[in-house]
Amino acid sequence: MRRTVAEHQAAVAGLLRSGYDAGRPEVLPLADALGRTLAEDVRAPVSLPPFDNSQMDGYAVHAADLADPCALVVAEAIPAGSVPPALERGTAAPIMTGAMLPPGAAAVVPIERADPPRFYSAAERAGGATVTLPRGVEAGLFVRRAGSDIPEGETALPAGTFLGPAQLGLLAGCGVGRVPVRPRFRVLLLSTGDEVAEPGAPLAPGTIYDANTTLLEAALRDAGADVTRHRLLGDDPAVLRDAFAAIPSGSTDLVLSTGGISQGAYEVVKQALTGSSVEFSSVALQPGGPQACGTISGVPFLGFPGNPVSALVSFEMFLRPALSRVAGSPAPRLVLDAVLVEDVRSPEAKHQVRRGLYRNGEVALVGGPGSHLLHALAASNCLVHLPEGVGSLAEGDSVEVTLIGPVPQDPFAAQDVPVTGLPVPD
Ligand SMILES: Nc1nc2c(c(=O)[nH]1)N[C@H]1C(S)=C(S)[C@@H](COP(=O)(O)OP(=O)(O)OC[C@H]3O[C@@H](n4cnc5c(N)ncnc54)[C@H](O)[C@@H]3O)O[C@H]1N2
Ligand code: MOO
Repeated sequence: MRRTVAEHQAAVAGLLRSGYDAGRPEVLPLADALGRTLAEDVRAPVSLPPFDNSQMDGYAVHAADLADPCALVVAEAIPAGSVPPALERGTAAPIMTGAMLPPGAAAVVPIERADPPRFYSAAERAGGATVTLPRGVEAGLFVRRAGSDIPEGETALPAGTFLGPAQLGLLAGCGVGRVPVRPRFRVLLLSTGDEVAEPGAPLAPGTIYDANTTLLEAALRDAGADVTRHRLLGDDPAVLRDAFAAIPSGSTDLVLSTGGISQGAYEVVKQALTGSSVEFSSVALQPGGPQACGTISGVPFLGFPGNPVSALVSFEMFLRPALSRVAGSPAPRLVLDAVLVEDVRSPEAKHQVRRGLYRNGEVALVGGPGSHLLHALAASNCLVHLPEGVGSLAEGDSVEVTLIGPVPQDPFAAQDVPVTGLPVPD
C-alpha cells in the first residue's frame, strides 16, 4: 500500500488514539509534573495577587493627599508579610515591594522620587519626620490590585495544558500543590535482526551494534513516554510471534519495533505478522519509507524501518506529533523557515528529510541523504524538509526545518541585537 506522509500521520494519530486512555489521571506533586499534561481544568483557589500590594519600595499615599502630598508625616513602615493599620490622611507610610497596601492608601510613590529619597530610621520616624512627594500622584500608581493576574475561582489552566516551568510556577503561585495529569504513554520497544548485537558485547563478523533501541528509547523518554525495552530479537518469525503473544494485555499503549519490514527475504516483522491486521505501507518519505501500522491482539503496533536515521525520522514525522496530539505531551517541535546555504537535489516523488545545522536563520546540510549516517545525524540540530514535488533547490532558497537540537549561540550576536526599549517594572 502506498501512502502520503499526511495519510500515514493521520493513521498513526488514529492508532494511538484507539489505544491510549487519557481518562485515568495520576495526581502528582508539582515537582514531578514537569513535561506532563493536565488531565482536568485547574481553577485558582486564591486570587493572584491575593491582596492589593505595592509594586515598589516607597511611600503609600492616602487617597485624599494625591493632589498635594507635601510634608506628610511619616507613619509606621510596612514590610512585606505584615497586615498594616489604616493610613491616616496627611501621613505617608514607608511600604516595601509586595507589602499589603493599608486601607485608605490609593498609590505608591517610589522612594527615589521622595524628598528625602531614603527611608527614615525608626527613631527618626518616632521624632516626627516628614516627607515630600511629587504633586499630582495618579490613583493606582504602582499598586498591584488583588486578582489583577487571575481572580479566585477562574480557570488557571485548562485540561490538556502542557506543563512547563511557567505553568507549574502559576500553579505554585496559586497554592496548588498537586495536579491531575494524564498518564504517561507506555511503549514496549523491540529491535529485530540476526545481525544486531548489544552495545558492549564483542562484535562478531557481519554484525552491527543495536543503535535503534537506545536512540528510540531516548527519543521516547525525551517526549515524556514510559519505555520498556524488550531484549533483542533475531530474524525468526516464530520467536517474534511468541514475543508478541507474551505481551500482557493492558500493559502497554504501543508496541514499537524496528527493522524487518521492507522487501528482503528475511523480513521478520512482516513474516511474523502475516495475516494480522497490521498494514505494511510504502510512505512517500525518505528516509522512513517502509512503515508498518496496525494492532496485534488489540494492542497498537508500529513498525519502523531498521536504518537508524529512518527510525528517528519516522519517530519525528509520525510518532512524536501523534503523541503531542493524543497524549498532549510532548510540546510540538518548533518548525522554522531557513535559508539554504547550498544547492540541494531531492527525489521529486518523495518528501525527503535531510539533516542539517540551523544557525542565524540559515541551514547547512550535514552528511548525505543516506539513512545509515548516524554520525552526521549526531552533528545536526534540525531536519530539513524537501517536500514532495520538489526536485532541487538552490542556495538562498527558503526551506522548512524542524528543530530537534540546540541552536549554537554566536558569542558576538548579542551585540547586534537592537535595544528596543528599557525594561518596564512589572
Ligand atoms: N529491494 C528493496 N530493498 C530495500 C528497500 C526497498 O524498497 N526495496 N527499502 C530500503 C529502505 S528505504 C529501508 S529504510 C530499509 C528498511 O529495511 P527494514 O525495515 O526491513 O530493516 P532491516 O532490513 O532489518 O535493516 C535495515 C538496515 O538497518 C540496520 N539495522 C537494523 N536494525 C538495527 C538496529 N537495531 N540498530 C542499528 N542498525 C540496524 C540493518 O543492519 C540494515 O542495514 O530497507 C531498504 N531495502
Ligand atoms: O526509507 Mo529508508 O528509511 O530510506 O532508508
